[in-house]
Amino acid sequence: MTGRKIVAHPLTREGFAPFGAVIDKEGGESYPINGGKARRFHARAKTDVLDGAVVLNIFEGAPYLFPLKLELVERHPHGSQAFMPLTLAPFLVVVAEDTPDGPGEPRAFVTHSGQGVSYNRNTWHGVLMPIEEVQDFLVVDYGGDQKNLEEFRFEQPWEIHLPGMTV
Ligand SMILES: NC(=O)N[C@@H](O)C(=O)O
Ligand code: NI
Repeated sequence: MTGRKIVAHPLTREGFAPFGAVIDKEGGESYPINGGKARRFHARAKTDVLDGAVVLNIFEGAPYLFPLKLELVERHPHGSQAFMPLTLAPFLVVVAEDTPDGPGEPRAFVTHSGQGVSYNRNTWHGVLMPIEEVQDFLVVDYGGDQKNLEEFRFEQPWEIHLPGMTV
């Protein structure tokens, strides 16, 4: 592959903060509820929709091979989009800042088991990309009749490598 190379990094709240929120039990405030029989962990992921409703669905994603050829990113002008895995395998998260010429250089992150993400509304991101196995996700995003998908195809693909890959 001759695309421009990007190496994915472990997902962190700080690294992902410009693009949305990391959903996991670590790094946020938590406190006991229900008389101590449960604990509430705050991820601070905000849902945000315009001209529609917030809906919850299940996505079943097939795994991708690496190094991955990233040719396209997308964004949703009418809603944030959250992906919470229903199994403990990692998945790849790709985001890019917006520039006057479209998305900038993508940033790639690998989740650790049990982490999810919420993309802010209108944030450039790669599609759902499991790494090792078919994976189900709870997805929280926009439901309505507005066109909610904008795609950007890179003139030259990016080559995404997982951390520790030798090639
Ligand atoms: N198309 C669709 O619902 N999924 C994408 O938005 C995605 O981010 O995977
Ligand atoms: Ni999306």
